[in-house]
Amino acid sequence: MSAPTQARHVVNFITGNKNKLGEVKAILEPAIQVDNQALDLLEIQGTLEEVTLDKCRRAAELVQGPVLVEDTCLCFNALKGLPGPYIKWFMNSLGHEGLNNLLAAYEDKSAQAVCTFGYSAGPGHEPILFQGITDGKIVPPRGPPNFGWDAIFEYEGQTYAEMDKTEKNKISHRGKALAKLQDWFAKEMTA
Ligand SMILES: O=c1nc[nH]c2c1ncn2[C@H]1C[C@H](O)[C@@H](COP(=O)(O)OP(=O)(O)OP(=O)(O)O)O1
Ligand SMILES: [Mg+2]
Repeated sequence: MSAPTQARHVVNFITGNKNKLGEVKAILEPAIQVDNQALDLLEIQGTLEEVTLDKCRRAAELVQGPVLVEDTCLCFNALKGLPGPYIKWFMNSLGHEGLNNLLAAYEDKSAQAVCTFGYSAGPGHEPILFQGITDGKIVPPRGPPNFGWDAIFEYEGQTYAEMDKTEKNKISHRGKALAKLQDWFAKEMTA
């Protein structure tokens, strides 16, 4: 017998990042209710998928229940995908200007924003991954500096920071990944 439909409309999104939480709520609610626990999860080194799989397993163990986690990477093509999953530490240390300077020696300023969500039904349940990728390029900052590297990631002439939120969510790495998650949840509910 399947679980009550009600239970499938709620996810427990484990993140300490308020901006991520805001976007995920804006995209998923009201169809899927997004609860939040701001837990600091250890993040391993590895591929984008390995980082999210491990983060998701840890989160499920920690809360002893179903969880949603997400890891965001910013991959510079000239740097063979780096900083990738380590973007947080690069961003915190170097800032927008330093990130631009990393590409000074290269013609190619193209980058990929990659979002990988992991959903686990609980401890011992293998996480399911949903990934979204948006191609753009790294530019000197434009727009409000409110969310990470939004001001230096340009997509079709506008930086993420210059877009209004609904615009960003339509074309963003996070929006694309969540579209896959929504499809999966919709299928689960009719299965
Ligand atoms: O759409 C975005 N636009 C601009 N910047 C972004 C975006 N999404 C994540 N970011 C930043 C936050 C962090 O500096 C790094 C990802 O690191 P990441 O480990 O995934 O995020 P986090 O540690 O802040 O939150 P969490 O508790 O979910 O791990 O890129
Ligand atoms: Mg993190």
